Amino acid sequence: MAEGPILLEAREVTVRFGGLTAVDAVCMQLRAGELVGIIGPNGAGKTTFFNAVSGVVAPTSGHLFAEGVDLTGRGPHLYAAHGVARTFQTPRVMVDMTLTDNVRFGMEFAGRRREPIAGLRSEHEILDMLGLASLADRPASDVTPSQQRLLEIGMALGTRPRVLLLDEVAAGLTEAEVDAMARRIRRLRDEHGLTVVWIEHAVTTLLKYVERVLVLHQGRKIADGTPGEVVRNAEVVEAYLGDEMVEVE
Ligand SMILES: Nc1ncnc2c1ncn2[C@@H]1O[C@H](COP(=O)(O)OP(=O)(O)OP(=O)(O)O)[C@@H](O)[C@H]1O
Repeated sequence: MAEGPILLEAREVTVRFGGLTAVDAVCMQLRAGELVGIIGPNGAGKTTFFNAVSGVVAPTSGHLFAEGVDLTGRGPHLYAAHGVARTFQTPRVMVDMTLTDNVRFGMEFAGRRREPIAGLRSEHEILDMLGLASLADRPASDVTPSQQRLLEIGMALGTRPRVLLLDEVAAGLTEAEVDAMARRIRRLRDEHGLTVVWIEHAVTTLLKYVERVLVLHQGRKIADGTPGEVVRNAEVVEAYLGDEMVEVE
């Protein structure tokens, strides 16, 4: 278990939409340097949980802290200012702007007062790390959907985060692209010091690359442990993985 300071904390966070409890009293402590996966069936509440911990939706009850500051009920700008950045399931890049300008937009969003990330200081360094440097001056509408996904990570990196929340960034990619994405995510943690939380349906790949996994089911956190622990957890197998996944380890 990582021993760095707690960068992001959810205490008993609940999000209700009318009569539906999408996230049900979920707790998470995220420490500097962790690479954590979140898995669970469709509708389990994964994206809604991300929305809560990045200020996109306010929790109905519970508390949220980033860098130790209580941000419960505050908006995405404040989360970004406290080092939390996220991507969306459907990339939200600005198609008329160049790749460089998209990354610069991320920089302006969080304000430039944040400490730069080693090796990811400029738009160029960020695009280079993502393999997009040769496309820097092209409008985002010119690049492939998988490159747009990478660009959205670039926009998030532009905010100079300490915590990067990735929502299904491997969706729709080929198997080779999924592996390349996973290796890149690992490098963001290993070489650039980011703390990463990654939601993904490509569970086999995810479990190979993360050290800790949270499992959500019907809004509740039903497991939180190493990939080895989680694939052996009877409730997780029953709710989500099925017997065949136990071999994943
Ligand atoms: N804005 C909203 N208004 C009403 N219900 C919503 C809203 N957003 C999500 N929900 C519902 O909340 C539940 C959790 O959805 P959420 O998208 O968080 O799940 P998920 O685990 O991310 O699913 P998936 O893997 O399919 O992306 C679902 O029942 C969904 O229909």
